[in-house]
Amino acid sequence: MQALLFSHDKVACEDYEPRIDPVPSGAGEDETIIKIVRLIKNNEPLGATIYLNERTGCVEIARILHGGAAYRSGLLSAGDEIHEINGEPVRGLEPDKIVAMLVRTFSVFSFPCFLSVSPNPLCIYSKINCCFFFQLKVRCLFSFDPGTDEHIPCREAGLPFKARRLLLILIGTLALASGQKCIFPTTDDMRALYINTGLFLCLTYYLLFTVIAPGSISPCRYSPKIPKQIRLRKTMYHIVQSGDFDTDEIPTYEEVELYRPKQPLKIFRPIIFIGPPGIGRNELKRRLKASNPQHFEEVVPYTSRDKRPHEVDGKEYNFLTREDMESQIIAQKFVEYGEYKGNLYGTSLESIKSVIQRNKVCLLAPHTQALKFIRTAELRPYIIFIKAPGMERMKYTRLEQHARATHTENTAPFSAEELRDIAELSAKMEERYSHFFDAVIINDDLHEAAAALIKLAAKIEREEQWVPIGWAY
Ligand SMILES: Nc1ncnc2c1ncn2[C@@H]1O[C@H](COP(=O)(O)OP(=O)(O)OP(=O)(O)O)[C@@H](O)[C@H]1O
Repeated sequence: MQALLFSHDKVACEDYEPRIDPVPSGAGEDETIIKIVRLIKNNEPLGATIYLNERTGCVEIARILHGGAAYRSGLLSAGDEIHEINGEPVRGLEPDKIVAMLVRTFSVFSFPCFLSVSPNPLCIYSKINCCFFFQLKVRCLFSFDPGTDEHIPCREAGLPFKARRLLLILIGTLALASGQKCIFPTTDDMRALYINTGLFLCLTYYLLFTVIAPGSISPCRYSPKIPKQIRLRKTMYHIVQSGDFDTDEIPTYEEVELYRPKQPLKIFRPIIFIGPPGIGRNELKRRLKASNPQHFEEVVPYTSRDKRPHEVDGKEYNFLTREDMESQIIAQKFVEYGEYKGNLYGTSLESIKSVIQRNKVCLLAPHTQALKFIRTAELRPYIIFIKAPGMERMKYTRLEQHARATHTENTAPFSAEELRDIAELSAKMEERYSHFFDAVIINDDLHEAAAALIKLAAKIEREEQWVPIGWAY
């Protein structure tokens, strides 16, 4: 209404031309051309960063962000000197103070500034709305080092982070970042910085971050490359490639919310064991189940092979005809499946759901590719990565126990070479998939790893956790 009346008055007075303020007192007498520009914007940032030129003592435009308001106006360019803000001279002021002048008012305020471009001085008026309007809690799905990003407009203002770091992002409409340091009002854990979108987009918003919780996972570097398949033992069956992750999927950020398990808990998050074959996922799963057999339940897989005399349908396997299994596979009822010696094997989504519906903690050790189907708001899995210890410990613990592969025809204990393969694959899986992991257990000493797992399983049922948005029901 105020704007309407304002416009009405302007029209009534036939006041159509922009009112140009007097030339600021700081303008040198030798300036020959003065361009005066009025830049009126809505709730978007100016799209430019500033810095203090220590040699000249002038505050200058450091960068113009592609696509931002300043860029679209075509009136500003890097190197422009800012002389005044709201009629107040800014020469010699620290960039922090300049921003403080701007952020003191958290409602709409005008931000006229005088910029001079050598040799042609330029006067810019802009109206900037400076109030926060959007808040986002996200988990970073990749690690980011601004120093190595060619696309970031201001590396010094980039926020470095590791995969799985949680961030609170306050998206404001104005913040000007200096070339050297953050000039948003900051606290120790709050910074105005750029983030990498992972999509090579230039952000037109400036983001105010505060780290809300450290990631529980050890640091790792995100690489979009899929690790090369290294030599593996023959496993029970090979996962069909259609279930593979899309290799062109680039993990970026995942919005999260806090999940507080309401006691008494009735719906339990399934526990998913991920790790290289042979690392001990099934051994740990068995030990967890043995700790409370009434509470934990393993998923019974399906097979198209003939039932053996000692087997009970629904105990070792659910037996189906090959035709039935094939039609269910086509109907996408299996989270993973494969063929071994002419028979189909697989884990159905329904059998996971049925364990959850019976108020049990479902235990599952699928192939990593199955995560694509399992990691949903409906199942809300808690994913534990079973990680290999260092090579020396691998050899010591496994060779001493004569540990051997369980899902293979080879009954010989692991060779040193096989153990090395497991350790190498463990490292590559962690690098590639760590953004999916809720926790990591290093399977060094088996008793200690099992004890840590039992403790963790109890914690999952009691303690609050950050989960993807929509999971905290
Ligand atoms: N920490 C450990 N120390 C010694 N032996 C271990 C340890 N963890 C597991 N093992 C042994 O390693 C062998 C392989 O373990 P397990 O079958 O659980 O691996 P897995 O990850 O389930 O792989 P697969 O799918 O091939 O069975 C088993 O003999 C197991 O007892």
